Amino acid sequence: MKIKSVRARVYEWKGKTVPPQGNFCSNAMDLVYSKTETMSTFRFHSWTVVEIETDDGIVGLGNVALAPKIAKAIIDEYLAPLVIGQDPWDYEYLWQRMYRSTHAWGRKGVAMAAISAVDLAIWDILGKSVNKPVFKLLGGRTKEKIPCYYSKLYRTDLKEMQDEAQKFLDQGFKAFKMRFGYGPAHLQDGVKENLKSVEAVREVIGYDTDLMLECYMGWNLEYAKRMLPKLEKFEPRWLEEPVIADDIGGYAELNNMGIIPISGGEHEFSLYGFQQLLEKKAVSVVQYDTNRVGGITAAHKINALCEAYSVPVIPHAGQMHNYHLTMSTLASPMAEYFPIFDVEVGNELFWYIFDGEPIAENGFLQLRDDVPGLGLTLKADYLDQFQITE
Ligand SMILES: O=C(O)C(=O)C[C@@H](O)CO
Ligand SMILES: [Mg+2]
Repeated sequence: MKIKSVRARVYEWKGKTVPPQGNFCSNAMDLVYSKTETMSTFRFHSWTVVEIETDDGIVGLGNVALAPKIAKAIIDEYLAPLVIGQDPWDYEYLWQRMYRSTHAWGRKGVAMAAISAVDLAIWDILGKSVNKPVFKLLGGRTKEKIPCYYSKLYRTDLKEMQDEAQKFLDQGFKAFKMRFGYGPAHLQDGVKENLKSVEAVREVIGYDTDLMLECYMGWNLEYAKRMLPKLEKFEPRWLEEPVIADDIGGYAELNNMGIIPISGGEHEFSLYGFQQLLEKKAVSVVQYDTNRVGGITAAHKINALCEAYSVPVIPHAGQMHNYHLTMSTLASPMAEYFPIFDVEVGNELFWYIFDGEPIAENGFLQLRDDVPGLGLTLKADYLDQFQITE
């Protein structure tokens, strides 16, 4: 079997979007003076879909949501020529070709996300070629079904947050991730608002459920050190991305305070990136995203590393490309789950592009043994609301 073609298309959403309310999520831009909404650069309203076809007609699907137009250019210009004509079963060789040939500029960020999209499509082909789901090629079924956590609860009016939490508690979710709205730039008022929002959500979900707290790189080390003791009483399962991804020392200092487990990784890349995080004990939960970190080839290696360090892997964002990694290792106890909503930040946009994503039932997800590859097809229902660029 040989790879015959690589097609990367950018899906730009032109449909209705729900503008997020102010301060809906702290983020790295909060510390930079700006007259525009600080989260405006963190939108996922475009997505690049990669289709790789083999000479015997198998088509593998990959995807990338980080800087999708740039990712497409990297795939078209640099990565496609490296894999066309090659055997997809030589996936480690192909991964190394892509990684080493772009190493001068591509070891982290959008280039690694582009490599991930190609790698996902290759693994989809592998599963389809042997009529097995991808998780069966990685270690098989380690769970009867996958526990997942409800992930939204952007900072809005507290009553709205409580109603949202109640709605999904009633649907059987036993774990929730909420977003802080404030950070160092919002001074003491922001501290109070942050604490009020956690108290409000705990009031609804109680303490028999897991609560995770998301900062999305919006704090700094000094602020986080002040916040951790104030948050401890709410018994969070983890505090996510309190500082920017490059501040590995800050992560390690916060994690080693031992007050609240620190999580991160959705903005880290490659096996080596996670080797650093683990060696420095910088995180207590690893959260790579398989469509960023280097695809399934890289994520499978990181799973083994996390198993060796006894650090759980709970991949960022849910989505099928992550569920196969969670299903296939005991090192990954649960998955993130973005519910279907009107398009807002765009975390939910994949629901409008792909069919096959599992719907959470009572806080669990299921993958089928009889669906080969990643289990996704392209959705036709919303094509009129996307501008698609070849
Ligand atoms: O789901 C996450 O972990 C994210 O970081 C998503 C982002 O939109 C901030 O919530
Ligand atoms: Mg996050």
